[in-house]
Amino acid sequence: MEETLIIYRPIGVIHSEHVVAEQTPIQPAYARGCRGQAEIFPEFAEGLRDLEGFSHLYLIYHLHRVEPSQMLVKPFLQNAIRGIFATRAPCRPNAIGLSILELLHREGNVLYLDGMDILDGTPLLDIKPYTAKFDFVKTTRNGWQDEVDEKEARKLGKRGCQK
Ligand SMILES: C[S@@+](CC[C@H](N)C(=O)[O-])C[C@H]1O[C@@H](n2cnc3c(N)ncnc32)[C@H](O)[C@@H]1O
Repeated sequence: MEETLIIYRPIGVIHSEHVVAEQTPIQPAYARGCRGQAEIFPEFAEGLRDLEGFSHLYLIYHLHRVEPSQMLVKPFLQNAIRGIFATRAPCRPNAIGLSILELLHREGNVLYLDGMDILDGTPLLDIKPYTAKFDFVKTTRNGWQDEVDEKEARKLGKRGCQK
């Protein structure tokens, strides 16, 4: 198959207090109280209309400071080797990050968000509203994560976000 190169143009930039990858929380679930902003470039600002009705947003972004990709990784929360696609590790073939953040409020083209697990200066590719109507799944299998002690995960996963 012919290789296709896909180019995306950022719609904005993420501002957060995180500047060191190793001190950044590993997921929004462990970053409650860690706030930041998504600044949307003026040419896309009109597209923010009606967003305030949603409590949570998916941010889709380019992990611009990521290490080269690996197919097998040791997840942060477990001492075992797993396939990259069975983890949320950043060193993926396409460096796409996905976080569900709480929308606190909007001021013009700036979204104020809680639950930041994203480095400052990260290019933002897209925003989609999280809606329980489409996205909430009541019963799930959680793979190897069911082997991880949740109390320990919360303690470790917060890293620099000690709010
Ligand atoms: C485990 S990843 C999860 C990111 C996202 N919630 C996901 O599931 O795709 C979170 C880690 O990615 C790293 N990270 C965050 N922003 C990054 C960026 N712009 N470039 C490279 N690494 C980044 C930080 O070390 C952070 O702790």
